[in-house]
Amino acid sequence: MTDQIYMKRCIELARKALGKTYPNPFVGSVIVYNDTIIGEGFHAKAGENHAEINAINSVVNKDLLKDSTIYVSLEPCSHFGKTPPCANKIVEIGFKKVVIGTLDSHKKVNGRGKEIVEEAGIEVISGVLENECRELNKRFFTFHQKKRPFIILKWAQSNDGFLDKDFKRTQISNGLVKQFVHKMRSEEHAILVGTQTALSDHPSLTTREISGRNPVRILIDLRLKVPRDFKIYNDKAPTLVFNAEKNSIEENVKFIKIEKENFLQNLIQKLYEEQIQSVIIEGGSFTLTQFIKAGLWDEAIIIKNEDLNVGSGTKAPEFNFKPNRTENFRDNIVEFYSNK
Ligand SMILES: NC(=O)C1=CN([C@@H]2O[C@H](COP(=O)(O)OP(=O)(O)OC[C@H]3O[C@@H](n4cnc5c(N)ncnc54)[C@H](OP(=O)(O)O)[C@@H]3O)[C@@H](O)[C@H]2O)C=CC1
Ligand SMILES: Nc1c(N[C@@H]2O[C@H](COP(=O)(O)O)[C@@H](O)[C@H]2O)[nH]c(=O)[nH]c1=O
Ligand SMILES: [Zn+2]
Repeated sequence: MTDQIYMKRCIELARKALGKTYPNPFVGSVIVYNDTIIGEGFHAKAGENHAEINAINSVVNKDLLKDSTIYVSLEPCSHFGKTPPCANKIVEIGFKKVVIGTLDSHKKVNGRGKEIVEEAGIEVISGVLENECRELNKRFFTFHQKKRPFIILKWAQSNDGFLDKDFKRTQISNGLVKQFVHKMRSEEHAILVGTQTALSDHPSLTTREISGRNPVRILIDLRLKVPRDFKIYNDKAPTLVFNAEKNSIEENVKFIKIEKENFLQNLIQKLYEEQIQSVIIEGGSFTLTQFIKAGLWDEAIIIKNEDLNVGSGTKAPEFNFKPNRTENFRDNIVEFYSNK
Protein backbone atom coordinates (compact mmCIF):
# COMPACT_ATOMS: atom_id res chain seq x y z
CA MET A 1 0.00 0.00 0.00
CA THR A 2 2.77 2.48 0.91
CA ASP A 3 4.62 1.40 -2.23
CA GLN A 4 1.57 2.50 -4.20
CA ILE A 5 1.49 5.89 -2.52
CA TYR A 6 5.13 6.57 -3.42
CA MET A 7 4.59 5.27 -6.97
CA LYS A 8 1.63 7.64 -7.32
CA ARG A 9 3.99 10.47 -6.44
CA CYS A 10 6.44 9.22 -9.13
CA ILE A 11 3.63 9.41 -11.70
CA GLU A 12 2.67 12.90 -10.50
CA LEU A 13 6.27 14.05 -10.90
CA ALA A 14 6.62 12.44 -14.35
CA ARG A 15 3.50 14.24 -15.55
CA LYS A 16 5.17 17.61 -14.93
CA ALA A 17 7.12 17.01 -18.15
CA LEU A 18 4.17 15.86 -20.33
CA GLY A 19 5.02 16.72 -23.93
CA LYS A 20 8.53 17.96 -23.16
CA THR A 21 10.68 14.82 -23.27
CA TYR A 22 10.08 13.40 -26.78
CA PRO A 23 11.37 10.98 -27.99
CA ASN A 24 12.02 9.92 -24.38
CA PRO A 25 9.36 8.64 -21.93
CA PHE A 26 7.94 10.50 -18.92
CA VAL A 27 9.55 9.21 -15.72
CA GLY A 28 9.35 10.22 -12.06
CA SER A 29 11.34 8.98 -9.06
CA VAL A 30 11.27 9.39 -5.28
CA ILE A 31 13.75 8.29 -2.63
CA VAL A 32 12.38 7.17 0.73
CA TYR A 33 14.31 6.81 3.99
CA ASN A 34 12.58 5.70 7.14
CA ASP A 35 9.07 6.35 5.72
CA THR A 36 10.04 9.86 4.66
CA ILE A 37 10.60 11.20 1.14
CA ILE A 38 14.13 12.62 1.12
CA GLY A 39 14.49 13.15 -2.63
CA GLU A 40 12.38 13.63 -5.77
CA GLY A 41 13.08 14.03 -9.44
CA PHE A 42 11.69 13.66 -12.95
CA HIS A 43 13.07 13.54 -16.47
CA ALA A 44 12.51 17.02 -17.89
CA LYS A 45 13.95 16.86 -21.41
CA ALA A 46 15.70 14.40 -23.77
CA GLY A 47 19.47 14.67 -23.30
CA GLU A 48 19.15 15.87 -19.71
CA ASN A 49 19.38 13.80 -16.49
CA HIS A 50 17.04 10.86 -16.02
CA ALA A 51 14.52 10.94 -13.16
CA GLU A 52 16.59 8.71 -10.82
CA ILE A 53 19.67 10.95 -11.16
CA ASN A 54 17.63 14.10 -10.45
CA ALA A 55 16.10 12.38 -7.39
CA ILE A 56 19.57 11.31 -6.14
CA ASN A 57 20.98 14.81 -6.72
CA SER A 58 18.13 16.36 -4.74
CA VAL A 59 18.99 14.42 -1.54
CA VAL A 60 20.79 16.64 0.95
CA ASN A 61 22.36 13.95 3.16
CA LYS A 62 23.85 11.48 0.63
CA ASP A 63 24.90 9.16 3.51
CA LEU A 64 21.26 8.08 3.81
CA LEU A 65 21.07 6.77 0.22
CA LYS A 66 22.45 3.28 0.92
CA ASP A 67 19.73 2.71 3.52
CA SER A 68 16.95 4.10 1.30
CA THR A 69 14.46 2.77 -1.25
CA ILE A 70 14.34 4.33 -4.68
CA TYR A 71 10.98 4.32 -6.48
CA VAL A 72 10.84 4.84 -10.23
CA SER A 73 7.83 4.72 -12.56
CA LEU A 74 9.83 3.07 -15.40
CA GLU A 75 12.58 0.46 -15.16
CA PRO A 76 16.01 2.10 -14.71
CA CYS A 77 17.90 2.21 -18.03
CA SER A 78 20.77 -0.18 -18.72
CA HIS A 79 22.25 1.42 -21.84
CA PHE A 80 24.51 4.32 -22.65
CA GLY A 81 22.26 6.82 -24.45
CA LYS A 82 22.89 10.53 -24.08
CA THR A 83 23.52 9.79 -20.37
CA PRO A 84 25.13 6.75 -18.58
CA PRO A 85 22.92 3.86 -17.32
CA CYS A 86 20.85 4.62 -14.20
CA ALA A 87 20.92 0.92 -13.20
CA ASN A 88 24.73 1.21 -12.78
CA LYS A 89 24.33 4.36 -10.66
CA ILE A 90 21.82 2.58 -8.41
CA VAL A 91 24.27 -0.32 -7.94
CA GLU A 92 27.18 2.06 -7.32
CA ILE A 93 25.22 3.80 -4.54
CA GLY A 94 23.98 0.46 -3.17
CA PHE A 95 20.37 1.36 -2.42
CA LYS A 96 18.58 -0.97 0.02
CA LYS A 97 15.68 -1.58 -2.35
CA VAL A 98 14.37 -0.58 -5.79
CA VAL A 99 10.64 -0.36 -6.59
CA ILE A 100 9.71 -0.20 -10.29
CA GLY A 101 6.34 0.75 -11.81
CA THR A 102 6.70 -1.01 -15.14
CA LEU A 103 9.46 -2.59 -17.19
CA ASP A 104 10.79 -0.68 -20.20
CA SER A 105 10.02 -2.28 -23.56
CA HIS A 106 12.71 -0.24 -25.33
CA LYS A 107 14.79 -2.92 -27.08
CA LYS A 108 18.01 -1.71 -25.40
CA VAL A 109 16.56 -2.10 -21.88
CA ASN A 110 13.70 -4.66 -21.73
CA GLY A 111 14.30 -6.19 -18.28
CA ARG A 112 18.08 -5.70 -18.36
CA GLY A 113 17.96 -2.68 -15.98
CA LYS A 114 16.11 -4.75 -13.39
CA GLU A 115 18.58 -7.64 -13.85
CA ILE A 116 21.64 -5.44 -13.32
CA VAL A 117 20.24 -4.24 -9.99
CA GLU A 118 19.19 -7.75 -8.88
CA GLU A 119 22.55 -9.29 -9.85
CA ALA A 120 24.20 -6.75 -7.52
CA GLY A 121 22.14 -8.22 -4.65
CA ILE A 122 19.69 -5.35 -4.30
CA GLU A 123 16.04 -6.26 -3.65
CA VAL A 124 13.77 -5.28 -6.56
CA ILE A 125 9.97 -5.11 -6.66
CA SER A 126 8.35 -4.42 -10.02
CA GLY A 127 4.79 -3.97 -11.28
CA VAL A 128 3.63 -1.48 -8.64
CA LEU A 129 0.73 0.52 -10.19
CA GLU A 130 1.78 -1.11 -13.44
CA ASN A 131 -1.37 -0.15 -15.42
CA GLU A 132 -1.09 3.49 -14.37
CA CYS A 133 2.61 3.55 -15.27
CA ARG A 134 1.91 2.01 -18.67
CA GLU A 135 -0.91 4.50 -19.29
CA LEU A 136 1.47 7.35 -18.40
CA ASN A 137 3.79 6.20 -21.19
CA LYS A 138 1.14 4.98 -23.66
CA ARG A 139 2.84 6.95 -26.44
CA PHE A 140 6.31 5.54 -25.75
CA PHE A 141 5.07 1.94 -25.45
CA THR A 142 2.95 2.15 -28.61
CA PHE A 143 5.88 3.64 -30.51
CA HIS A 144 8.30 0.87 -29.50
CA GLN A 145 5.89 -2.06 -29.64
CA LYS A 146 3.86 -1.16 -32.74
CA LYS A 147 6.62 0.79 -34.50
CA ARG A 148 4.30 3.73 -35.09
CA PRO A 149 3.19 6.87 -33.23
CA PHE A 150 0.26 6.85 -30.79
CA ILE A 151 -2.60 8.17 -32.95
CA ILE A 152 -5.32 10.48 -31.61
CA LEU A 153 -8.19 11.48 -33.92
CA LYS A 154 -9.82 14.76 -33.02
CA TRP A 155 -12.50 16.95 -34.55
CA ALA A 156 -15.35 19.34 -33.69
CA GLN A 157 -18.77 18.91 -35.29
CA SER A 158 -22.04 20.83 -35.40
CA ASN A 159 -25.34 19.38 -34.22
CA ASP A 160 -26.22 18.51 -37.83
CA GLY A 161 -22.90 16.71 -38.34
CA PHE A 162 -20.65 19.17 -40.20
CA LEU A 163 -17.02 20.19 -39.69
CA ASP A 164 -17.50 23.65 -41.21
CA LYS A 165 -20.16 25.89 -42.76
CA ASP A 166 -20.06 26.06 -46.57
CA PHE A 167 -16.51 24.60 -46.72
CA LYS A 168 -14.98 27.65 -45.00
CA ARG A 169 -13.14 27.90 -41.67
CA THR A 170 -15.83 27.84 -38.95
CA GLN A 171 -15.41 27.97 -35.18
CA ILE A 172 -17.57 25.10 -33.96
CA SER A 173 -16.31 24.60 -30.42
CA ASN A 174 -16.31 27.15 -27.58
CA GLY A 175 -13.44 29.01 -25.89
CA LEU A 176 -13.12 26.54 -23.03
CA VAL A 177 -12.68 23.64 -25.48
CA LYS A 178 -10.12 25.72 -27.36
CA GLN A 179 -7.99 25.88 -24.20
CA PHE A 180 -8.35 22.13 -23.74
CA VAL A 181 -7.36 21.53 -27.38
CA HIS A 182 -4.29 23.75 -27.02
CA LYS A 183 -3.29 21.86 -23.87
CA MET A 184 -3.53 18.66 -25.93
CA ARG A 185 -1.34 20.22 -28.60
CA SER A 186 1.28 21.05 -25.98
CA GLU A 187 1.31 17.46 -24.69
CA GLU A 188 1.40 15.50 -27.93
CA HIS A 189 4.46 15.25 -30.14
CA ALA A 190 2.85 16.23 -33.45
CA ILE A 191 -0.33 17.41 -35.18
CA LEU A 192 -1.36 16.49 -38.74
CA VAL A 193 -3.70 18.06 -41.31
CA GLY A 194 -4.66 17.28 -44.92
CA THR A 195 -4.14 19.60 -47.89
CA GLN A 196 -7.66 21.00 -47.97
CA THR A 197 -7.64 21.96 -44.29
CA ALA A 198 -4.34 23.79 -44.75
CA LEU A 199 -5.72 25.59 -47.81
CA SER A 200 -9.13 26.60 -46.51
CA ASP A 201 -8.31 27.19 -42.81
CA HIS A 202 -4.83 28.70 -43.06
CA PRO A 203 -4.12 27.12 -39.61
CA SER A 204 -1.07 27.77 -37.41
CA LEU A 205 -1.50 24.56 -35.34
CA THR A 206 0.39 26.15 -32.45
CA THR A 207 -0.30 26.39 -28.70
CA ARG A 208 -1.55 29.87 -27.91
CA GLU A 209 -4.42 29.65 -25.42
CA ILE A 210 -2.16 28.30 -22.66
CA SER A 211 1.60 28.44 -22.13
CA GLY A 212 3.21 25.31 -23.51
CA ARG A 213 5.35 23.96 -26.31
CA ASN A 214 4.22 23.82 -29.93
CA PRO A 215 3.81 20.39 -31.51
CA VAL A 216 5.66 19.36 -34.67
CA ARG A 217 3.30 20.23 -37.56
CA ILE A 218 2.68 17.65 -40.24
CA LEU A 219 1.11 18.48 -43.58
CA ILE A 220 0.01 16.08 -46.31
CA ASP A 221 0.45 18.02 -49.53
CA LEU A 222 1.33 15.68 -52.37
CA ARG A 223 1.51 18.31 -55.09
CA LEU A 224 2.76 21.14 -52.86
CA LYS A 225 -0.35 23.28 -53.30
CA VAL A 226 -0.15 25.11 -49.96
CA PRO A 227 1.57 28.50 -50.47
CA ARG A 228 4.87 28.99 -48.58
CA ASP A 229 3.59 32.16 -46.89
CA PHE A 230 0.83 30.22 -45.08
CA LYS A 231 1.07 30.10 -41.27
CA ILE A 232 1.67 26.34 -41.22
CA TYR A 233 5.16 27.14 -42.60
CA ASN A 234 6.03 29.91 -40.11
CA ASP A 235 8.98 29.61 -37.73
CA LYS A 236 6.91 28.84 -34.61
CA ALA A 237 7.50 25.06 -34.88
CA PRO A 238 9.12 22.48 -37.14
CA THR A 239 6.92 21.34 -40.05
CA LEU A 240 7.13 18.03 -41.94
CA VAL A 241 5.57 18.05 -45.41
CA PHE A 242 4.75 14.70 -47.00
CA ASN A 243 4.77 15.23 -50.73
CA ALA A 244 5.34 13.47 -54.05
CA GLU A 245 8.00 15.88 -55.36
CA LYS A 246 11.05 16.41 -53.19
CA ASN A 247 13.21 15.54 -50.19
CA SER A 248 14.78 18.66 -48.71
CA ILE A 249 15.31 20.64 -45.54
CA GLU A 250 14.52 24.35 -45.75
CA GLU A 251 15.03 26.03 -42.36
CA ASN A 252 12.33 24.64 -40.02
CA VAL A 253 10.56 22.78 -42.83
CA LYS A 254 11.42 19.23 -43.85
CA PHE A 255 9.97 18.01 -47.14
CA ILE A 256 9.68 14.22 -47.22
CA LYS A 257 8.95 12.43 -50.47
CA ILE A 258 6.35 9.71 -50.22
CA GLU A 259 4.90 7.08 -52.57
CA LYS A 260 1.16 7.43 -53.23
CA GLU A 261 0.65 3.67 -53.32
CA ASN A 262 -0.03 2.31 -49.79
CA PHE A 263 0.08 5.93 -48.68
CA LEU A 264 -1.00 5.42 -45.08
CA GLN A 265 1.48 2.57 -44.46
CA ASN A 266 4.29 4.67 -45.98
CA LEU A 267 3.28 7.64 -43.89
CA ILE A 268 3.27 5.63 -40.66
CA GLN A 269 6.68 4.14 -41.51
CA LYS A 270 8.12 7.61 -42.17
CA LEU A 271 6.65 9.03 -38.96
CA TYR A 272 8.35 6.15 -37.12
CA GLU A 273 11.65 6.97 -38.82
CA GLU A 274 11.22 10.60 -37.76
CA GLN A 275 10.73 9.29 -34.18
CA ILE A 276 7.29 10.90 -33.85
CA GLN A 277 5.88 9.37 -30.65
CA SER A 278 2.33 10.68 -30.91
CA VAL A 279 0.19 12.56 -33.41
CA ILE A 280 -3.15 14.34 -33.28
CA ILE A 281 -5.00 13.85 -36.58
CA GLU A 282 -6.83 17.21 -36.76
CA GLY A 283 -8.61 16.67 -40.03
CA GLY A 284 -10.22 17.28 -42.35
CA SER A 285 -12.86 14.69 -42.96
CA PHE A 286 -11.05 12.99 -45.87
CA THR A 287 -7.84 12.58 -43.87
CA LEU A 288 -9.59 11.40 -40.69
CA THR A 289 -11.65 8.89 -42.69
CA GLN A 290 -8.48 7.27 -44.08
CA PHE A 291 -7.28 6.55 -40.54
CA ILE A 292 -10.70 5.38 -39.34
CA LYS A 293 -11.14 2.98 -42.29
CA ALA A 294 -7.68 1.50 -41.68
CA GLY A 295 -8.44 1.11 -37.95
CA LEU A 296 -5.28 3.15 -37.39
CA TRP A 297 -6.09 5.05 -34.23
CA ASP A 298 -5.63 4.67 -30.48
CA GLU A 299 -7.90 7.39 -29.10
CA ALA A 300 -10.48 9.75 -30.55
CA ILE A 301 -11.88 12.99 -29.19
CA ILE A 302 -15.07 14.35 -30.72
CA ILE A 303 -16.38 17.75 -29.72
CA LYS A 304 -20.08 18.35 -30.29
CA ASN A 305 -21.83 21.69 -30.35
CA GLU A 306 -25.51 20.78 -30.04
CA ASP A 307 -26.63 24.41 -30.32
CA LEU A 308 -25.13 24.91 -33.78
CA ASN A 309 -26.75 23.81 -37.05
CA VAL A 310 -24.87 24.92 -40.17
CA GLY A 311 -26.96 23.36 -42.96
CA SER A 312 -24.16 22.63 -45.45
CA GLY A 313 -20.39 22.08 -45.55
CA THR A 314 -17.84 19.29 -45.01
CA LYS A 315 -19.57 16.25 -43.51
CA ALA A 316 -18.01 14.91 -40.29
CA PRO A 317 -16.41 11.44 -40.65
CA GLU A 318 -18.55 8.35 -40.10
CA PHE A 319 -17.52 6.95 -36.76
CA ASN A 320 -19.56 4.15 -35.24
CA PHE A 321 -18.01 3.57 -31.85
CA LYS A 322 -19.14 4.12 -28.27
CA PRO A 323 -17.35 6.70 -26.13
CA ASN A 324 -15.70 5.57 -22.87
CA ARG A 325 -16.74 8.82 -21.27
CA THR A 326 -18.11 12.26 -22.05
CA GLU A 327 -17.42 15.59 -20.43
CA ASN A 328 -19.31 18.88 -20.63
CA PHE A 329 -17.26 21.95 -21.44
CA ARG A 330 -19.99 24.55 -20.82
CA ASP A 331 -22.37 24.12 -23.81
CA ASN A 332 -20.08 21.69 -25.71
CA ILE A 333 -19.95 17.94 -25.17
CA VAL A 334 -16.57 16.25 -25.51
CA GLU A 335 -16.60 12.50 -26.18
CA PHE A 336 -13.53 10.37 -25.44
CA TYR A 337 -13.00 7.07 -27.30
CA SER A 338 -10.39 4.38 -26.98
CA ASN A 339 -9.62 1.77 -29.66
CA LYS A 340 -8.83 -1.19 -27.45
N1 LIG B 1 -14.22 21.17 -37.24
C1 LIG B 1 -13.04 20.59 -37.25
O1 LIG B 1 -12.61 20.03 -36.24
C2 LIG B 1 -12.22 20.62 -38.48
C3 LIG B 1 -12.72 21.15 -39.65
N2 LIG B 1 -12.00 21.08 -40.79
C4 LIG B 1 -12.61 21.54 -42.04
O2 LIG B 1 -12.57 20.49 -42.98
C5 LIG B 1 -12.43 20.99 -44.28
C6 LIG B 1 -11.41 20.17 -45.06
O3 LIG B 1 -11.73 18.80 -45.00
P1 LIG B 1 -11.54 17.85 -46.26
O4 LIG B 1 -12.09 18.53 -47.46
O5 LIG B 1 -12.09 16.54 -45.92
O6 LIG B 1 -9.98 17.82 -46.52
P2 LIG B 1 -8.63 17.34 -45.83
O7 LIG B 1 -8.06 18.45 -45.02
O8 LIG B 1 -8.78 16.01 -45.21
O9 LIG B 1 -7.70 17.23 -47.10
C7 LIG B 1 -7.97 16.28 -48.08
C8 LIG B 1 -6.85 16.27 -49.09
O10 LIG B 1 -5.62 15.96 -48.44
C9 LIG B 1 -4.83 15.14 -49.25
N3 LIG B 1 -4.76 13.81 -48.62
C10 LIG B 1 -5.11 13.52 -47.34
N4 LIG B 1 -4.95 12.21 -47.09
C11 LIG B 1 -4.49 11.67 -48.18
C12 LIG B 1 -4.16 10.36 -48.56
N5 LIG B 1 -4.28 9.34 -47.70
N6 LIG B 1 -3.76 10.12 -49.79
C13 LIG B 1 -3.65 11.13 -50.67
N7 LIG B 1 -3.95 12.39 -50.38
C14 LIG B 1 -4.37 12.67 -49.15
C15 LIG B 1 -5.59 15.07 -50.59
O11 LIG B 1 -5.19 16.21 -51.33
P3 LIG B 1 -5.10 16.26 -52.94
O12 LIG B 1 -6.34 15.60 -53.43
O13 LIG B 1 -5.01 17.71 -53.25
O14 LIG B 1 -3.86 15.50 -53.27
C16 LIG B 1 -7.02 15.21 -50.15
O15 LIG B 1 -7.89 15.65 -51.14
C17 LIG B 1 -12.00 22.44 -44.14
O16 LIG B 1 -13.00 23.28 -44.66
C18 LIG B 1 -11.86 22.67 -42.65
O17 LIG B 1 -12.43 23.89 -42.25
C19 LIG B 1 -10.74 20.55 -40.80
C20 LIG B 1 -10.18 20.04 -39.65
C21 LIG B 1 -10.91 19.99 -38.43
N1 LIG C 1 -12.97 24.61 -36.37
C1 LIG C 1 -12.52 23.97 -35.27
C2 LIG C 1 -11.27 23.30 -35.25
N2 LIG C 1 -10.51 23.28 -36.36
C3 LIG C 1 -9.14 22.79 -36.42
O1 LIG C 1 -8.23 23.73 -35.86
C4 LIG C 1 -7.37 24.25 -36.88
C5 LIG C 1 -7.06 25.71 -36.64
O2 LIG C 1 -5.97 25.79 -35.79
P1 LIG C 1 -5.32 27.24 -35.44
O3 LIG C 1 -5.16 28.01 -36.73
O4 LIG C 1 -4.03 26.92 -34.79
O5 LIG C 1 -6.29 27.93 -34.51
C6 LIG C 1 -8.15 24.02 -38.14
O6 LIG C 1 -7.37 23.98 -39.30
C7 LIG C 1 -8.79 22.68 -37.89
O7 LIG C 1 -7.85 21.65 -38.05
N3 LIG C 1 -10.89 22.70 -34.09
C8 LIG C 1 -11.65 22.74 -32.96
O8 LIG C 1 -11.25 22.17 -31.93
N4 LIG C 1 -12.82 23.37 -32.97
C9 LIG C 1 -13.28 23.98 -34.07
O9 LIG C 1 -14.39 24.56 -34.00
ZN1 LIG D 1 18.26 6.23 -16.98
